[in-house]
Amino acid sequence: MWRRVASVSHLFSHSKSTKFNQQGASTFKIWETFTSESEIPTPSKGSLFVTFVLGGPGSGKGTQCAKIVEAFGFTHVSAGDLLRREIASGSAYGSVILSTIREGKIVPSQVTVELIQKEMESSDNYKFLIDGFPRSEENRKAFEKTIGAEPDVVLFFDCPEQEMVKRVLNRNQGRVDDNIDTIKKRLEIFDELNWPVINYYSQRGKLHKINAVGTVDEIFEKVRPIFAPLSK
Ligand SMILES: Nc1ncnc2c1ncn2[C@@H]1O[C@H](COP(=O)(O)OP(=O)(O)O)[C@@H](O)[C@H]1O
Ligand SMILES: Nc1ccn([C@@H]2O[C@H](COP(=O)(O)OP(=O)(O)O)[C@@H](O)[C@H]2O)c(=O)n1
Ligand SMILES: [Mg+2]
Repeated sequence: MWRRVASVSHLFSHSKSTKFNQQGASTFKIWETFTSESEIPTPSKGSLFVTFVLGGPGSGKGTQCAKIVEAFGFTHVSAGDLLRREIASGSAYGSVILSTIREGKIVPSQVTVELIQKEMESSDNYKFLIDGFPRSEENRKAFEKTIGAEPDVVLFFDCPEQEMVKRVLNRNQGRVDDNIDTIKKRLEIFDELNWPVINYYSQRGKLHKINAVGTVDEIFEKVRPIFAPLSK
């Protein structure tokens, strides 16, 4: 059973990240050969399991996260939702976050990582889906530094731009960034800042690239085997 502790960094230092720090080379080797379901190591119950969920705007990250939560009992931590909640709460950072989101830019990592950290600390779960994060190398390094951990799995929902634009314009959630001007900017930022992160995890053998075109259920059937060892 996962124990709630005072700080996430403390929590990470007693979990899987310790394994990474002490046995980095051999642990990475496991993930480099991570090509089929049978080669996925079964995480021990109670040890922290972090999944980063990447993909452009409208690629279906949030939709697939809901399915993963239902099937595998993860806690869903959406960076965008946390930032929107911060705006709604009237926090001191609210107006800066709002203008950053409206411009399709990336909020400074310190703000986002702090919100993610608080969310993780307030959960008793040990399996986390961090959705829409890291969106830049700055995000990635800030998480590593503050939380002191690496993700166990990185999902990347690969979707053509035209399809992403269509989905975002039909999303209908009243978001300030779901308009054609902001989407264009978000796609530019995605190309510039997110690809280095995707390449980083690809080189480390952690990336699971999933073709995000198809029905929600078809896509989930490609996601399911990745987490199958967790349900054992
Ligand atoms: N496979 C799919 N096919 C068509 N529409 C989808 C699919 N997956 C999600 N959507 C819809 O596209 C929009 C964006 O999905 P969402 O999960 O919010 O993406 P993201 O979190 O990556 O921006 C939503 O309106 C959602 O209902
Ligand atoms: N790591 C993150 C995630 C989101 N954001 C901001 O929040 C916006 C919405 O993020 P989101 O993840 O909810 O967007 P979708 O990809 O789900 O459409 C982004 O365009 C950024 O402006 C950020 O600055 N840093
Ligand atoms: Mg989303």
